[in-house]
Amino acid sequence: MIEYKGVTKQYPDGTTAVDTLDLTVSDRGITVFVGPSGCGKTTSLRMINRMVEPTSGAVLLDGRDVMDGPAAALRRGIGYVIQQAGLFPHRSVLDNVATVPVLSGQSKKAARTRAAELLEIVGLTQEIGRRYPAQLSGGQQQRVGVARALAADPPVLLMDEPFSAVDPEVRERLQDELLHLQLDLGKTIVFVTHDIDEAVRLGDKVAVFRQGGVLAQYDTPAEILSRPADDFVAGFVGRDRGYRGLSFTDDDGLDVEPLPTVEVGGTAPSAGWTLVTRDGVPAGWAPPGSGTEAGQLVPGGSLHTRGGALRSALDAALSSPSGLGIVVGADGRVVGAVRAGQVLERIDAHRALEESQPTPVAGS
Ligand SMILES: Nc1ncnc2c1ncn2[C@@H]1O[C@H](COP(=O)(O)OP(=O)(O)OP(=O)(O)O)[C@@H](O)[C@H]1O
Repeated sequence: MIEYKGVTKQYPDGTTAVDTLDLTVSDRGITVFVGPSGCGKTTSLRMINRMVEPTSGAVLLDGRDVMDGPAAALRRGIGYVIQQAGLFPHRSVLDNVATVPVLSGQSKKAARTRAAELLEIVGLTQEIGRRYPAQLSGGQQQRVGVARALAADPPVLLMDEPFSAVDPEVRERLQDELLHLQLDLGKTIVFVTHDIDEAVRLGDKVAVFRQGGVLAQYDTPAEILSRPADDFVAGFVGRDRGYRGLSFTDDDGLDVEPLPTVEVGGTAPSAGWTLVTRDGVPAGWAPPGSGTEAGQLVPGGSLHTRGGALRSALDAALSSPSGLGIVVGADGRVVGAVRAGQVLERIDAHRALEESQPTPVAGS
């Protein structure tokens, strides 16, 4: 069992990322942290495996403060899956999955045998095991990320927006697979997303966060949908619920604003977030005041391909750490940015148009 007891995290610049969080994650279920970008989901998640340390309060794992004892021992029991899968580019897929067990003392042969089984469990063939990560699709890379996190058979699995960089269809398939896998595995999973549909689909319990790192509601999906605790939750949940049709509405007429970018290693302008590119393709965001080398970048949320669905434009804006959703062309290069407000305006306009058209009468 994971318990947050009055947990606050303040970063050195004074940002309160998480504010007095009290929450209990039950064993062997999927608990989803959901909310708009910057509301403290990732910080809350990372306090479980001590990648971030609380300023005050405590996170308990099976009754024990995670800050007691060595971090390495704690992390052996906690798998971690992130958005871009974070695979080692120069190792084969099979060796990516076998890495942690080998590091923790298993023989290479045993680790590889288990890795091959795990690849099969997440739906990948042996042939794929011999490839390198760059030779895989986004969805396949995410499956490898899941297999790797499971390799050490940890009781706890932390998943930070693991499926948000893949297109909606693949995302749904990965969600199904995770639910299916969980039936057998029964892990304690904490899953971060900004997508309420994903939260409701996957979560046994859902924690909705608001700006300032405040927990707005913690409940079952059904309760959250039918009895939102306040206007914020109602807006967050209701808006998305009404917008499911967006997956089929294209972004025609959406204003794309120019977005200045710099290439990796270039000089960032002094203020604000900077989008860093490699040959024009997004590589990540440089936070305000940070450098633009690859290791300094924050992964950039999902991308919206110009001409794609409004839903993906909204996703891009909500998942971006800068609040600017990245729009790319068919060649993957940056063409500009969209803000959530602009997408919502288009959605409202679209809805108004639909409502002004007569609805067919049943039986006519
Ligand atoms: N290392 C850091 N230093 C200073 N501020 C930070 C740092 N990491 C995160 N923050 C800030 O803390 C707040 C919470 O960030 P966090 O990443 O936990 O939110 P989030 O809800 O996971 O957002 P996202 O969906 O964009 O990942 C934000 O205002 C963010 O800018």
